[in-house]
Amino acid sequence: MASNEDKQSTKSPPAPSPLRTAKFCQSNMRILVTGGAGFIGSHLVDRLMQNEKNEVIVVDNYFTGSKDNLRRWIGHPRFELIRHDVTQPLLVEVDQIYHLACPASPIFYKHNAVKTIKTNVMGTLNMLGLAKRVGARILLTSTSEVYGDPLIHPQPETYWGNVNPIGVRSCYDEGKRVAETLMFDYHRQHGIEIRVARIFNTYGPRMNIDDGRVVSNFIAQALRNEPLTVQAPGTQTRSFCYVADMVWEFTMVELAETVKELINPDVKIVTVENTPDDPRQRKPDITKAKELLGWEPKIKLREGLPLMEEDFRQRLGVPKN
Ligand SMILES: NC(=O)c1ccc[n+]([C@@H]2O[C@H](COP(=O)([O-])OP(=O)(O)OC[C@H]3O[C@@H](n4cnc5c(N)ncnc54)[C@H](O)[C@@H]3O)[C@@H](O)[C@H]2O)c1
Ligand SMILES: O=C(O)[C@H]1O[C@H](OP(=O)(O)OP(=O)(O)OC[C@H]2O[C@@H](n3ccc(=O)[nH]c3=O)[C@H](O)[C@@H]2O)[C@H](O)[C@@H](O)[C@@H]1O
Repeated sequence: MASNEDKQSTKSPPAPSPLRTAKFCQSNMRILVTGGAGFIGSHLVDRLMQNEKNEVIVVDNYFTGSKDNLRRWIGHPRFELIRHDVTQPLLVEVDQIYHLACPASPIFYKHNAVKTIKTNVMGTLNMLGLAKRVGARILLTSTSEVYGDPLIHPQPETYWGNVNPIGVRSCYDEGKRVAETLMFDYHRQHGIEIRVARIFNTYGPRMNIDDGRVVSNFIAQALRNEPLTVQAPGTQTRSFCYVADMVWEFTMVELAETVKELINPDVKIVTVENTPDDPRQRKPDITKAKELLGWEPKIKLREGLPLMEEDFRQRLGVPKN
């Protein structure tokens, strides 16, 4: 977690929107969530909507998200949903911005690489411009991919990464690196209050069933009785984070074996070809998050996978025997 406390700003932040204190303003906090129809965004909206003082505006272009993820809130008086692409400017009056809009699964972000860069760069510029105009605090969901194929393990916030600038993943990882730079430059130059969260492989209910990421692939394959496709060599590691949490580091082979054991003992595990630039190991150093935010993981992989299994069973129509 990198925060603006790391670097002292030379400018004071812009004045908050007068709407925040206006008499006709019913709620205390108006919050914009970009990408709020996606997997993490919709869980965040659920959390924000629990506070009756919050009014939530979601903007999403539905590239990888869906209205279905927000169905419980559509029509709610404190909730608003706008079809909008963040590469275009947006004029709304808000107090806080959670900027998540960006395809996250490699198959989706590689699908239209130039659009992914535009979303990261122009989208983040637009949201920072908005934050500056209305004096809102802004959080960017960055990624462990900013470390590339890391040479330092586990990765602390101070590590600068080992990233291929011209590879097929660069639209995403370099895009997020520029987005982080923009955040810190707007902070230093304009005094914007910023937060940057470098999220590591998160899984849970509401992921797209055919999302292409490893946990959703393995669970959907186990439920469809298809072989679990471990991309070679299978010893590459990730630290999986339940949608509100973090767990231990696993190799892909270990993950496949856990899914097989928990979900479908009859399913086969096969090794398939990998994609270029796949990071060989990845694990966050969470010391700072523990010290500063008191944050630490609670849900273990063996507890989180069954919660996701239940959601996938319902959506795939595969009852439990
Ligand atoms: N899930 C993870 O493991 C993970 C890890 C690191 C970082 N992140 C980051 O968290 C955020 C959310 O990821 P997710 O897993 O929920 O992915 P997701 O694909 O489910 O959600 C992304 C949302 O952004 C929307 N979107 C994409 N491009 C847009 C655009 N140009 N304009 C408006 N909306 C747009 C999509 O339609 C979708 O609803 C992303 O910024 C991602 O980079 C996720
Ligand atoms: O979560 C993160 O921090 C970032 O990285 C992930 O990218 P990646 O780690 O490559 O995620 P997956 O596509 O789920 O792959 C994880 C590992 O599983 C392997 N894999 C994937 C799919 C599959 O069917 N089988 C398989 O073995 C891949 O080779 C890779 O080593 C996410 O997709 C990004 O959204 C995110 O920003």
